[in-house]
Amino acid sequence: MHLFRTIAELRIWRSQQASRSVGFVPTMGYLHEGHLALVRRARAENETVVVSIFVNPLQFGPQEDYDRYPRDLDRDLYLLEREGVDAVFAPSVSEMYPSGFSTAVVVTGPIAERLEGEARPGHFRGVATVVTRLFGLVQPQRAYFGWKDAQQVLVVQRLVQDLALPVDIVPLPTVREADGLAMSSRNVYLSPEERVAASAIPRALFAALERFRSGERAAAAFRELVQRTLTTTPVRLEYVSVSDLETFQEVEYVERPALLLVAAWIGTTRLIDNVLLDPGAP
Ligand SMILES: Nc1ncnc2c1ncn2[C@@H]1O[C@H](COP(=O)(O)OP(=O)(O)OP(=O)(O)O)[C@@H](O)[C@H]1O
Ligand SMILES: CC(C)(CO)[C@@H](O)C(=O)[O-]
Ligand code: BAL
Repeated sequence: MHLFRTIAELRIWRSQQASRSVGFVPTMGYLHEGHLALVRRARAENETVVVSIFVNPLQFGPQEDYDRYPRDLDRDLYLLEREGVDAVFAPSVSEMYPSGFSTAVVVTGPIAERLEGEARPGHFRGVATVVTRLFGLVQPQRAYFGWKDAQQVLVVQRLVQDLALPVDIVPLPTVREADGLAMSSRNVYLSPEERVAASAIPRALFAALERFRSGERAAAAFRELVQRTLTTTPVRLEYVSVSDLETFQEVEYVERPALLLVAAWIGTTRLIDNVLLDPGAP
């Protein structure tokens, strides 16, 4: 497995892969089974697999956790080698954003401006900018993203469509812990008590999904159920939303696929999660 720290090294190696299909998994590292599910799918579908590890300062707000975001490159490399990854790109910040770097990719509309976009100003601009730059460097045929970050999937799909980037975006289901908590690098911030409390988030979402499967279609019923389930716990809800999967507008009745999305705080840790409400599902 190659480890590239510079763009120049990556470019030379990439030019040698010319005729091979390349699958790409962008990450911020501190890998878990959610990331590895993306890597395994990329491995199964492509001749060459590239993973990037880069904690992107552009997508963090000034009060956010950029400095304390967990990092463990040696462990990540060990895990990726075991999955048969061909190359890891792990640049420094100055390599990704050399002095004079002055381009930003901006995605507009509800997909980028509501919920995560509103709670984290500049976040999706940072994501879109780094993803565009990474796609330019890695030139993948396919790129793999997790539905855990559902709004990010929609932003990246729109980015690729609007800029006509020649890459297929492959979204994959959220991988969960045994008690339902969505795997996230940020779960490491939780104390043992907070970790127990955090399982209320998937419990609330899955209770709502159950209600949906029993025939409920009013979005307010799902939002209220989530709120009610969390009031008796240490989890502080930041938002709960039922958003149309296509338009990303808030919906009143779920007549087409919609996402039930939550952002919540446990102590000083902010987590997001979601489930799909799909009227067409069996
Ligand atoms: N539990 C999960 N299941 C499936 N995909 C996931 C999961 N967690 C993260 N991913 C995906 O892995 C990719 C890299 O995400 P990232 O490195 O930010 O991991 P993370 O654990 O979500 O971290 P955090 O949410 O704390 O930023 C993204 O496409 C993300 O959606
Ligand atoms: C896609 C990504 C690697 C861009 O920094 C990041 O937002 C993430 O890890 O989900
Ligand atoms: N998982 C999305 C990256 C972020 O939270 O900044």
